[in-house]
Amino acid sequence: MSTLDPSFSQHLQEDELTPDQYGDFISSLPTTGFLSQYRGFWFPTKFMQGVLSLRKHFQAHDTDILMMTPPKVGTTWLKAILFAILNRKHHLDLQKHPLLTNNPHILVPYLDLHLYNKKEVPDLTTYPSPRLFSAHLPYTLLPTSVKNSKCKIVYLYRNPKDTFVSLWHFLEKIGMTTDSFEETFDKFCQGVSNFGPYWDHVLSYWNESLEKSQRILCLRYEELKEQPTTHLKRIAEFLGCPFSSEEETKGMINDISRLCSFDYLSKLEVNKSGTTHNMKNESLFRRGEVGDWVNYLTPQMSEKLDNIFKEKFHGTGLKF
Ligand SMILES: Nc1ncnc2c1ncn2[C@@H]1O[C@H](COP(=O)(O)OS(=O)(=O)O)[C@@H](OP(=O)(O)O)[C@H]1O
Repeated sequence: MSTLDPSFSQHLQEDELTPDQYGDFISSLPTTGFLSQYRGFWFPTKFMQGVLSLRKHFQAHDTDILMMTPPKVGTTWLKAILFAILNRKHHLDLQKHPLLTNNPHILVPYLDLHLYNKKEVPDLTTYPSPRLFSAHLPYTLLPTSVKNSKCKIVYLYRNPKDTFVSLWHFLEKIGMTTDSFEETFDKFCQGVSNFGPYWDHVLSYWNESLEKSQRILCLRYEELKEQPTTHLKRIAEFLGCPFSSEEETKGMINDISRLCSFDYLSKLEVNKSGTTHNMKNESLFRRGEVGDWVNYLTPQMSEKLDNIFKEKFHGTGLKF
């Protein structure tokens, strides 16, 4: 039974919704395929409840570290890196490291896709400080408590062509699209993709980071891939736990880089045969390379994306 009068829903602020009204509110949103449009972005409908609850209830701590990404830009990789950097003093023996037996998405949970999607108000008191969480929400839609706190945000983005190709394979694999490759591409170009428009997602963090460089660190998949150790050092400094010269001498940065690499993580049994929240872990590891898009996009498709992103990022300083 509907608990929300449709004429009322247009005026209702989401913050005022009670949990039994979420379903009706979500049904009132514009949809296409598996996605619903909310405040200018396209969210997988099955995660909308998590998005609304997170925005309404999450209280950031100044010591929190939030890892934010659009999907398919290397989230799994960065989760492994941040976890390994922050917890390195507890896991000096790499042969017993939690990453060997846990997928990174278990060690660094999603606020929107998992914690707040499962429960209106999850119990976060068991997470030790500094709490490390992740989410796919764009900056503009983060809860006010995050924007007003001193918590640190690490953001990762990736060449849109590789991001799109990775997204396509992932959606196909997990059965979250009925569209063809070409249809999915056209929608991506129109801004209709998971947590898209992709350019608005990237710009939401990029623009904010220009003013708040002490609070928001933006990283690019390609630069992380090219010089992992340089960027691991940069991340540790940003998080306020720089590697000591002793740690450097002992080779700890290289060790973490190797531990989190595609080759290493993708060959672990937990990532070959395990599942996380009903999803096969192997679906998170495909090629892990820069430039794989050349094998999938036609020259016309490539040119179309070049033109879109040239226009969207013009004058922003963002490069791919
Ligand atoms: N360790 C490591 N190093 C480099 N690249 C890696 C790593 N782990 C995963 N990947 C590649 O990242 C792509 C998956 O993106 P996400 O992890 O963001 O996916 S998700 O949003 O969490 O579903 C996907 O990219 P593609 O291979 O291009 O599809 C993964 O293969």
